[in-house]
Amino acid sequence: MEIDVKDDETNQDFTTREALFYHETIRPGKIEIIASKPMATQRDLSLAYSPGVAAPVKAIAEDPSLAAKYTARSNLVAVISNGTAILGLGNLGALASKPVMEGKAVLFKRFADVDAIDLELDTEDPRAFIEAVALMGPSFGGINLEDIKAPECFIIEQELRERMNVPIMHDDQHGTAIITAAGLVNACHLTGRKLEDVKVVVNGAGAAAIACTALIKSMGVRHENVLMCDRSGVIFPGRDNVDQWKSAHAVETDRRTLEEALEGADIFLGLSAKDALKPEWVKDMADQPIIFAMANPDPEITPDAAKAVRPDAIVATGRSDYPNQVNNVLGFPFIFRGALDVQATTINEEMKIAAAHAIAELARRPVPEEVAAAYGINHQFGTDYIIPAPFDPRLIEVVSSAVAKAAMDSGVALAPIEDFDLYTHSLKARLNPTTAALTNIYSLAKANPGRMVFAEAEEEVALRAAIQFRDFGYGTPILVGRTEKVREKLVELAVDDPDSYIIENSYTSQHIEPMVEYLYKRLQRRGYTERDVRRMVNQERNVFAALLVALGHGDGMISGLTRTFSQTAREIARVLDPKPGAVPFGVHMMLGKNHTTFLADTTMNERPTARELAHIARETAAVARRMGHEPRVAFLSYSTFGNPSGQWLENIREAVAILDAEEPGFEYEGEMAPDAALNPKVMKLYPFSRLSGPANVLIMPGLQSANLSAKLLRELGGDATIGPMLIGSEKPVQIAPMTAIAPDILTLAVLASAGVLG
Ligand SMILES: NC(=O)C1=CN([C@@H]2O[C@H](COP(=O)(O)OP(=O)(O)OC[C@H]3O[C@@H](n4cnc5c(N)ncnc54)[C@H](OP(=O)(O)O)[C@@H]3O)[C@@H](O)[C@H]2O)C=CC1
Ligand SMILES: CC(=O)C(=O)O
Ligand SMILES: [Mg+2]
Repeated sequence: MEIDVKDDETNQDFTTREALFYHETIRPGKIEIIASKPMATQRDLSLAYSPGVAAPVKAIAEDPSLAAKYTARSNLVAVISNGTAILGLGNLGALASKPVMEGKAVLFKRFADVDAIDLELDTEDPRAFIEAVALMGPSFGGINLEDIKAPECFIIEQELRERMNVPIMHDDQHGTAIITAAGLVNACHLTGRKLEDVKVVVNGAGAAAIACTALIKSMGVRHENVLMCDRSGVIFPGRDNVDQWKSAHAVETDRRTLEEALEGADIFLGLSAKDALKPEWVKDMADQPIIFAMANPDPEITPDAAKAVRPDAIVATGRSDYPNQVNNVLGFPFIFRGALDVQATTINEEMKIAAAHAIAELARRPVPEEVAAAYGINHQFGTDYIIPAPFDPRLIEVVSSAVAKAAMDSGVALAPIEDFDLYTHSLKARLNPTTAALTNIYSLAKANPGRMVFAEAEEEVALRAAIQFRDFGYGTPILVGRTEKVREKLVELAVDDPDSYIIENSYTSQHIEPMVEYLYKRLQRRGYTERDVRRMVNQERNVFAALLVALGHGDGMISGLTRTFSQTAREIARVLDPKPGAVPFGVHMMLGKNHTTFLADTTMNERPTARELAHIARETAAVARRMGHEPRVAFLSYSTFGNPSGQWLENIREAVAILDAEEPGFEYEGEMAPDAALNPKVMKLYPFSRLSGPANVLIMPGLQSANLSAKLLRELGGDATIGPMLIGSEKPVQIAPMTAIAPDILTLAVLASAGVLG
């Protein structure tokens, strides 16, 4: 379907068009399945499939518990919906719920390394639903039910819990309840309230509302202090249209409407629909009212509207673009992680309450500096930070281990953990901090939008990246190319308003004369006449683009698609210098499943001297730190600590000695071969080594080995690669590989614009 840009509703952070584009690009949707074992040779095939596969088949037939050992089941959760209550959008059917369920699957993976697959069942009949899920029991280690409306969700969950022997959780009920309870505990703590005393109004009487109410009551809130409303108003005994689940929360009262219910209330819990809470009703709530407007995607009231009438309110929503995101994403990944890790047979009340307390307690702890810097979490406990942010890397450790422990203590863990410290550590290691750091860098770029010169805007790949750079709010692209050609391409790519883009043509630009003057001054004693310089300005796009930056018409530039790296670098160097005292060099960042490794210098210095090696190590360590990694630097060689000896080791040793004299504030070691730097078993052979773990910054002895390694790893190793990233030029300049695609160029442009590359 073509996107109707006229109907391009703007949310706070993005437009409908951007959201659709996000789902459409790279490959449709948000998930793919990747094999976890080699599958290259005939032998691999024989082992993975017939005949080798018969061995685990027979083993599991004999002992079903072995499925956890020989299949992916024990880390596999199904996210199952029938689309009858998709967020707060209502019953839009099974198929339409797929983007949400794919999204939940991705969050499982991203936040807790749980493999998840979405299943959309085309039925509103609870019986059919139950049968379908129960029959799939052998497939999954856990079942996350999602976006199924009340009251069917209660029947479905209860029966499946009785029939199946794996953790089952209807996330909208219990995930939401756990996070809401955690947020409420903290909001009450901040306002000096006790759960036993608070007066609560719950708006909504569906899956989420009923479970939240039940949980907070089990934690101390008094039944008679909670008024629940649905579309017909307050639920009281004997009211029409009240089923058994709603009636459990009916209270004798003469209040009939939400407005009446809110008079003097301490807390509003909205689990209903957009705009259900009118600002004028908030006025009559108690002092320092607590307002959780959790309907998605649009809350019952926006924080701005609530604060306008009640500046003393603590406000939370389900969204990530306001402070205090009370959303079940803080719960389900970590709850299932803990449950799966001990092979829990269920998710019981003890596990839920443990999760709620762990989340609440985490928000009250100070955010460590490195977490704040790398993840952009700059709040400390207070009215705008009552609940941790989903990106907080401590969540997996704290919540999953609390859930695992509660499962063990309550006797539902089939595989109790013996060494809990080791377990907590292994939880942390499941997350790769780069993903979070990149997310933070992207928001940093958005907060300080720059002007990025795209030197090769006639190239479709560069132009697509430039369009996204602007559409996603990272800044203003300045497009270098022939005006008509670039304009035509913009039209072809269906941008909203091609004339709103800045196009700089090197033949007609108004900046040509000052450019010629500037460059002639630089080059007149290097064998160039003014005519040579003018020709260069007109004809060499990299020179022209770099001049735009040098003269202040852009903040940085990106190029590299049409010339080799070295030629592009040479052209730019005619205009821009390195930073004072810096040696420009290149870094490749290799992103593996659970590791990130920085390789340098992969682009510039053929035979770095000892001083240059030390400089490259220092600067690459700084880049690693800005990306959220504590650097462990290895100076690589064919030799490990003098074995074998050779004539090329001296400058590496001298580089290490230079750092020794400086005490640079990070771990470094060398000379060493890659296995001694990366393989813990080999590292044990060198107990005197100063590296406390496998190296994550590899300083290569020369350009040959560096560039070869980076390219070999990219082509054969399977790691995603970012780079080369150019470090050390006076202005942010990035040179993409000639084979780059639009997302690669966009990433480099954003990294340059955010100023994190140094
Ligand atoms: N922040 C978070 O983490 C989460 C938020 N939610 C949000 O909670 C909401 C409900 O979801 P869920 O419980 O799964 O859905 P359900 O369909 O089970 O329940 C919806 C409930 O909302 C009530 N409702 C709808 N509109 C209004 C209104 N204007 N005034 C009062 N009540 C209203 C319905 O009333 P009636 O019974 O009369 O039809 C029903 O009781 C959604 O907006 C969802 O996005 C849900 C889960 C997690
Ligand atoms: C967050 C969520 O699960 C919902 O709004 O339905
Ligand atoms: Mg949901």
